[in-house]
Amino acid sequence: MRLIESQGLTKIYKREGRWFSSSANEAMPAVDRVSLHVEKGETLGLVGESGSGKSTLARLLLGLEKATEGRLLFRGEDMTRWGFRRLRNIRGRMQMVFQNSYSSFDPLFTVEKIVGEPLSNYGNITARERRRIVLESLDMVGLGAAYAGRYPHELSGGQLQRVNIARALVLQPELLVCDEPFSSLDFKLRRQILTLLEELKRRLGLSYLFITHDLSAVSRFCDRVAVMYRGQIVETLPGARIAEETLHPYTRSLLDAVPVQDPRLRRSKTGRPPGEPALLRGDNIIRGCRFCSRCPAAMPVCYTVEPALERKRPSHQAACHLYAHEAEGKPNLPNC
Ligand SMILES: Nc1ncnc2c1ncn2[C@@H]1O[C@H](COP(=O)(O)OP(=O)(O)OP(=O)(O)O)[C@@H](O)[C@H]1O
Repeated sequence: MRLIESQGLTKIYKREGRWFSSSANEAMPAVDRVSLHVEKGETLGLVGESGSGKSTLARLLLGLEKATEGRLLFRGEDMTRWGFRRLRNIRGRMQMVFQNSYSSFDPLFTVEKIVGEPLSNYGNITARERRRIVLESLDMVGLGAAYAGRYPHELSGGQLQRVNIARALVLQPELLVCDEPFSSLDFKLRRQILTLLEELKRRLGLSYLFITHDLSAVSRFCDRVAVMYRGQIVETLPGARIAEETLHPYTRSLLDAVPVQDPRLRRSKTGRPPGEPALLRGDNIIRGCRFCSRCPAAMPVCYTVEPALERKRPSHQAACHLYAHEAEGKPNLPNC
């Protein structure tokens, strides 16, 4: 069952009167016609370079930002038609685990107050009940009751991230959106947090939208992965097979650029895909593929026709002209 689904979701941020702009109002789609879903119990990875629109898409899915266009469905129902109260209830079912734990906490709040904060926003419960839920939540992330009275500066990076997860759990969510959940953690702590998230998924039947730059975590942890480039989803495929089966040249370049523990993933000298993203400006959005200016396999058609995200293999979609005429996803190289 589809827990949450976006259909043609678009977010345009207006930029007012930049001196080098050809028009006073420059519009740039941070998220551009994205149709994506998360199944109940699924972990969907979302990867892409910095600025590709991952966090904006997550905020749109959680209702933290308003979409410029498109529809959002929860369990198949169109949320755009819902009233305030119903939307508010559903938002409690979808929680975010933020990237930088320390700066996302008020340094003057105890762990108990931090973890219990969402309960104050969403319902009327007694102090006793609130404490019970907070301690249960702390226990689920491996922190005992002794941590409840501590302050953020008394905790390590790994403990702060556990507090972050405990806070996201108090409203008994169905979907957790983890935005770079271990960007500030070392390798050992990453493994611990990943193991904790896996355990919680099993125990609580959670679904995850897992935003990360860590492609080795994607292959281990994600059932499916969606690759984002310049506001669009360019490929979706099973997470465990990303290294072997990716079709899109952009995903391949991300894999080549990754600094890895996983020996299947190749290391590049630059640490990022080659080239620069093509400029997107207001009405001058390039007509063809967004990746064509950086793509080593670009063909003439790539500069003029935007490739649609299409099924290339079972459970595998890609938006790339290379595979336009090949049912089994073999590249259509002769025209390159
Ligand atoms: N509030 C905002 N106002 C204007 N532009 C914004 C805003 N938020 C994001 N953007 C722009 O939208 C684009 C996508 O940003 P976003 O943060 O979603 O990317 P990202 O893939 O999550 O990046 P990162 O991996 O660095 O977090 C960027 O060009 C960014 O500058």
